[in-house]
Amino acid sequence: MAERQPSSKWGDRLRLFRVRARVRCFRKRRDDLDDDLLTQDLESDPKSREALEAESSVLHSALFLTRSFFADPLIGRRAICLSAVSVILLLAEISCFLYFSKVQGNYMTALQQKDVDGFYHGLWMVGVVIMVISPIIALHEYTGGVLRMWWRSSLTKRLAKSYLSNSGAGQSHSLFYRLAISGEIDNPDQRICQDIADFVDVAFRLVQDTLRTFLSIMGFAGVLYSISPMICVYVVVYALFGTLVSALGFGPWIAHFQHKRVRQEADLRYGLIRVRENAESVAFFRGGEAEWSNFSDHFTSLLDTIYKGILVSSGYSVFNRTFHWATFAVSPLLVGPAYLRGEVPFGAISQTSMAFGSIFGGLTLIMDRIESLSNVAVRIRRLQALELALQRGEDNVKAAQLPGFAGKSCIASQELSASDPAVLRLREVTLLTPPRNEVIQQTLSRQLSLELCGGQSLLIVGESGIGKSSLLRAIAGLWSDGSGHIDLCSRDSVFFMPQKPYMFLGSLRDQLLYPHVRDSITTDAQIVDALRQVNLGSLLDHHNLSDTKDWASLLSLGQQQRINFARVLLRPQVQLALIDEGTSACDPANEAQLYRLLQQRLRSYVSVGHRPALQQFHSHVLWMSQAGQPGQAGPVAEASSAARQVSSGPTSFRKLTMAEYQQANLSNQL
Ligand SMILES: Nc1ncnc2c1ncn2[C@@H]1O[C@H](COP(=O)(O)OP(=O)(O)OP(=O)(O)O)[C@@H](O)[C@H]1O
Repeated sequence: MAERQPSSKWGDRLRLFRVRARVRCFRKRRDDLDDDLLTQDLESDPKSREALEAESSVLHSALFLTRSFFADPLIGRRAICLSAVSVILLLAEISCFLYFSKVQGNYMTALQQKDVDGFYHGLWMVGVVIMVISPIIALHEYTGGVLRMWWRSSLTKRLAKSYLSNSGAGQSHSLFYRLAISGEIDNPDQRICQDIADFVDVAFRLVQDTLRTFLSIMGFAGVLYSISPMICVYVVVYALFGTLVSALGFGPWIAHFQHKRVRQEADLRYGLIRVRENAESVAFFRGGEAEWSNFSDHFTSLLDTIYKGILVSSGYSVFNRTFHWATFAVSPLLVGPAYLRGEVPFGAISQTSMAFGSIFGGLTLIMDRIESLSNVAVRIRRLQALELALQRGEDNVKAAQLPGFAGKSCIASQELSASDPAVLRLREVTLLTPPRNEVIQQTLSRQLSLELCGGQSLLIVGESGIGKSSLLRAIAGLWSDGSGHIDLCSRDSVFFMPQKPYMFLGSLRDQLLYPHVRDSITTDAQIVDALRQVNLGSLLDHHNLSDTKDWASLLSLGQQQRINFARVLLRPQVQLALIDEGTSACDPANEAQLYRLLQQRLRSYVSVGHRPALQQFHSHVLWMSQAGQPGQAGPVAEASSAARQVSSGPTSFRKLTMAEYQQANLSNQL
């Protein structure tokens, strides 16, 4: 990919103007949730999204992140009070420091005039100032630390809660899932854990230093002005010159390489995380070499960026150091002649040096902190991108709940009443794949309608990649792009069983109770019984129910799938199970046993699977195929005049009774 260089001033202005227009447009759109067309347009336009994330001003985002802290209903008020205390302590510290410079000046003058009393009095005053200032500094540090901790806690809790929440009525709108499938945000975990910590730390110190600098400049400028107004003007001009040259000349380059470096480091780590997560597959493929070459390419690019960053930093350091050292000559040069002419006392030289150092240090703060500033700007952009993505997700959830939006612009979901004979009803469901950057959305089903009553079970079959699992995801509420209605019995009574079950980090008991790991009603005897029913009783020969182990790597996939079935047995409220190749890793005897248990235990279930043996455990079959391909769609039409054709479009559907299905002799196509 071409490397983005800092652009020209006019280019920047034009871009800024366009971005501001887009941000205004985005805010307006966000406020108009019921304007579904606009919301959809924004959602499906990756360019507007990227532009928004990358270019709405860093300052604006930083202010937003700060404002949200002080507006936090839990600790916002306390934070404001503590901030006020912190500022008062800072004022006290600076006042002491100003007084100290005066004491030092008097003491030096007394020394030069051989005034013994003045000298000892000066020394005594130095001791007093130190005794007063020390507890003030300690208290100021303490309040600063507590404020930083509160800020981090508020930001982390807010983003993590929004990221992990299951908002939305009916449909499951877990934002962590939506972000994962859309590929919109890389490494949200790193952003929540590390970027927030770095941002809060650097931003807090910057705010603190800026405030300290501002107050010091005001105080010491007064001191310098009282010695000589001209000296004061010289110092300010000198420091401003250095700040402008470094901020405009070096700043954009340092920020550019810093940004690139953070992104490349995240990519590098992500590659290694993927190897760890897929260690077995990589090892089977003997893919170490391929992974190493991939890692090596990424690492070389990272080193290249670091090297270019070093060149820029070196140039910046030369300028910065030279400029700083020059001040040692400039300070005496300014006040020395006045002392020699007898216009100022000797102590004014040390007082000027101190004031000069403070004002210069303050004005060159940006110069000194340019790397931290670039670093924090990168973190702010990443946090802002996450914040925007989460906000968009929440807005979409709200929009999906507006009357008229659900059903037309996204799949609506409703809970069926307990008296309804159906446990699942699909009405004219058109299902799309989720929006993803640079990927065109596919239509997986068009106008699909079907009904599953209590006591019925449905097997979904069809060629690989046709959309069987996706349909199950839509029924489970994970995917909702498209239109139509999916009504099903209460969400708590639906159990989703993926091909690779999730193994919780906890004990064997927790695995079986997941997600209700705090459930204290289910007894150990019931858990053991469930394990025995799914032929996992032998696990107890080697493990205790309370053993906390890495179950995902200890148990085979078939055993994990049986654990998932045992979970259903322990949840009496479950009425409908959605099984996505949930027995694919089990042997035929175990598979038959698991389905027999389901038939005894549940009202209904829907399975996706390829094995012909599954047919005997289902009352109905839904065959998904590409329309217009006679080899697949033809036999169904011929075989089942009784079966209702429920779709038109790219994919066709037939809901057949098992007898019709077998009569059509389609089993050989499974
Ligand atoms: N997260 C995703 N984002 C976008 N498209 C996806 C996503 N997951 C799957 N798809 C696409 O949706 C289509 C249907 O996938 P799905 O997993 O539903 O097929 P399937 O019929 O279950 O296949 P198989 O029998 O091989 O498991 C595929 O073309 C796939 O590329």
